Amino acid sequence: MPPAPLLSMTGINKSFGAVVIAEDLDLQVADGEGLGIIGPNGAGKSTLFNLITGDQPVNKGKILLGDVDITRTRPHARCCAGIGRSYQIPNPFGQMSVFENVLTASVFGDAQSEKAGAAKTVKILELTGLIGQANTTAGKLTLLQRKRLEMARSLATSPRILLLDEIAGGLTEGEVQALIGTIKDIRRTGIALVWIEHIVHALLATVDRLIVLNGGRIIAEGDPHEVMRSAEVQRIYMGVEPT
Ligand SMILES: Nc1ncnc2c1ncn2[C@@H]1O[C@H](COP(=O)(O)OP(=O)(O)OP(=O)(O)O)[C@@H](O)[C@H]1O
Repeated sequence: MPPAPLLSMTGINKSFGAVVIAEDLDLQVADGEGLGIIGPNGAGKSTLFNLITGDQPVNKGKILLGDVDITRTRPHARCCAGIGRSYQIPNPFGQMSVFENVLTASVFGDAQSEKAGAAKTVKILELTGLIGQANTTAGKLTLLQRKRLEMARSLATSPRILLLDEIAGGLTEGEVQALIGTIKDIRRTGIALVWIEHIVHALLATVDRLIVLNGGRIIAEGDPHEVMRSAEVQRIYMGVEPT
């Protein structure tokens, strides 16, 4: 029997009035797996993350982390249970240093003492390529560095699964490549990854499986390169008409 998934969403329904985000949606993520999610603008990708983190409630369905039912638990409890998340728009404590931002996440999101949290912060800043900016005020970082800090703050809460929401958006191609390298390093630590991204080649370089969301349903799923070759995905996602 295959091992139980790390994250399991079953029979999920969510809508905002007439806008359907999820319709009897099932989604599972294995321990250590890298999953990419694409879909047209407004398909409900960020809302899906909100359902996982508890920022938004599901209308119907069940969410398990391991064998624990987290469907109705509050966001901070889900964070402590092992769900880490980056937001599309980084929002660090702008007046605090990079080190203080990550330390705060470690102390309050992972119940670390300040001493243990500081040691952990150094490791995370090394992993995320920010050790050289440890004493820089967060508000003065470049966009790439802010994205790195967004990941570092999530990692400081010791997630079992990391949700990245369009972390590569707005970066130059060179910066995207640098970020891919860091995300591969993060994956090597064994954390499961779910990455929503419009920059498809970044996903193709990083994830094991790709799903395409549209109209509240998963319309394609599987090997990332095969999914991108599918005629339906090309039509819906890239507007390519069949010849
Ligand atoms: N709190 C809310 N109340 C009402 N409607 C909402 C709410 N949050 C999101 N929506 C609507 O749900 C739809 C999906 O939004 P969402 O941000 O999840 O899409 P997305 O796939 O992440 O889009 P993008 O790729 O542009 O980031 C949109 O039509 C949005 O306006």
